[in-house]
Amino acid sequence: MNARQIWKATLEQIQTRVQPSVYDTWFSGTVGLSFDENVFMVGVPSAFAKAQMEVRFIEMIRSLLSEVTGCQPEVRFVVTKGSTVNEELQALEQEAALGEGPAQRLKRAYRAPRHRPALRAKLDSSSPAIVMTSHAPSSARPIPHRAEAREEEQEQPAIFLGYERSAEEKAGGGGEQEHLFTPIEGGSMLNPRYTFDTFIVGKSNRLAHAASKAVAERPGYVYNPLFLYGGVGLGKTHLLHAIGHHGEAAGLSVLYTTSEKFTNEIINAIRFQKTEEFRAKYRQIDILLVDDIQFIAGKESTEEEFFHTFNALYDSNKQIVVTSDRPPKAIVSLQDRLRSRFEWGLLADIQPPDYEHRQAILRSKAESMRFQVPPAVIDYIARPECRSVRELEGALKRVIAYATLHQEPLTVSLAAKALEHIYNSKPPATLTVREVLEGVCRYYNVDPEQLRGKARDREIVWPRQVAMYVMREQTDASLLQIGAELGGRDHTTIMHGWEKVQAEMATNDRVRREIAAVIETIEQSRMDLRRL
Ligand SMILES: Nc1ncnc2c1ncn2[C@@H]1O[C@H](COP(=O)(O)OP(=O)(O)OP(=O)(O)O)[C@@H](O)[C@H]1O
Repeated sequence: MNARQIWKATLEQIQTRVQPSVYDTWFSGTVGLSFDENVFMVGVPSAFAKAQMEVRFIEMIRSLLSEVTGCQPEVRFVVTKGSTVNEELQALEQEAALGEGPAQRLKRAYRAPRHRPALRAKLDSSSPAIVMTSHAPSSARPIPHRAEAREEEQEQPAIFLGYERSAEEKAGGGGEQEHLFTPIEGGSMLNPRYTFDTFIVGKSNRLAHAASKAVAERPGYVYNPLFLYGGVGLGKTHLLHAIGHHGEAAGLSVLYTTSEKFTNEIINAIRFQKTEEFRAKYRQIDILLVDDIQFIAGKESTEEEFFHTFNALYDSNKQIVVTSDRPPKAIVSLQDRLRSRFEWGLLADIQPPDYEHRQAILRSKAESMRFQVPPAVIDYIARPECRSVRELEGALKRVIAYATLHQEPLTVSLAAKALEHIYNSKPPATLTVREVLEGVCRYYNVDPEQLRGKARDREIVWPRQVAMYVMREQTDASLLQIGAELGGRDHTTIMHGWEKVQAEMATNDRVRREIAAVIETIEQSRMDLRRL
């Protein structure tokens, strides 16, 4: 078999492992290019697709290629067509805006107009792609997640993983990749990421969380039905799925659906005279989870059927959990008998998170995406009030994508640039030379006067050069002004210091991390001062 045939055979296997839309989005434009000296080359249409291959799909591809070829080839991806940074950023933004995961897909697939297949395909992409680069821009550049960057990869735009983590952190990191191996047919519609473990509890959702946990532990016995309500993107579906996971782990029969899907099923059941099958399906469930129940209001036959399903399950002590964007009382055209049933159990609302809660959510999301986001950046993203955790996540993804695609370190000023039109605020003023001087001195524990003075010992010279570098990169000051702040040095000395640090950064990951940490210290103290 030649490379094309091998890849074709591999694609056939891949098709059975991933959802059709995942396949269409990421695999349909790929081609087997060559298979030499145990290296299998795959052509992909964009740098973004390459990144997805390298991070999301690599394990699956390796394993299937081994099955097809009978050996264990090294797999490499090359871009056969180019895509622009903007296209990639747009794709990431779209992902961030649309949310992710099976639940979101299910919900949106039922809402989306049928003539938007491309958009639907996009819904199947998940977290931002991750690749690496070793091009050094003039400022501290992101550290690649994997050290083994190859020459040919350096040509591609990169999505960066944050500052490199320690060996222990890496060892502890799980991955999302295993989810790709979950068979789709007959598989769970639950998003593997929506668990109680990944749900961050705060004042605004404590009751809903506690009630969901109680229901998950004793389904059918406490709070039946459980009615979760709250604004868009506040975690109702997340809790619904967490209950579902718990039930599945206990071996119970769990069914997650949306009210649109329920409605469509009923319409089809009536149309094709399959109402008995429909009833049988819904009545053998131990835990019924229905998202966005408000949409059944006013749909007579759906309400009727749901009423009977509800009664049948309730009478046999089966658990029912529903979510809605408002309490039953506010669902105007809902039949009274359904409204009163929803009110039998527990009504638990979820409110938008407060500032500390937003910070905690962002930290957890960054962690789950395996990015190290400096605290000052988390604080910045969390600062404005937000009505939806989905938006908050979107903002975080946008900042990460922006840093990655522009190959810049994650700093507050970068976050401000990335979120400028979303947060509707001007980026904060650039740092001042005074702030840099003070921050550098704090970081290295030296006195500003020593930096301004003539001392030539390494413990002073290096911080002084770092100050020159950061002042030149992160402030608007001229070489003359920088020189004046640093004890009246002339511009060639400043240039020399700047070059020295830049050269170190180009070859030394540790130095890059150090400079990023210095900048972070300065930005963090600015944020702290602003909060006082
Ligand atoms: N407390 C939380 N901790 C962690 N993640 C959260 C939390 N609340 C919401 N999220 C995340 O926010 C995103 C949106 O949540 P979810 O889809 O559950 O919202 P929703 O209330 O069902 O919104 P909608 O009304 O649009 O369906 C998800 O990625 C979810 O994981």
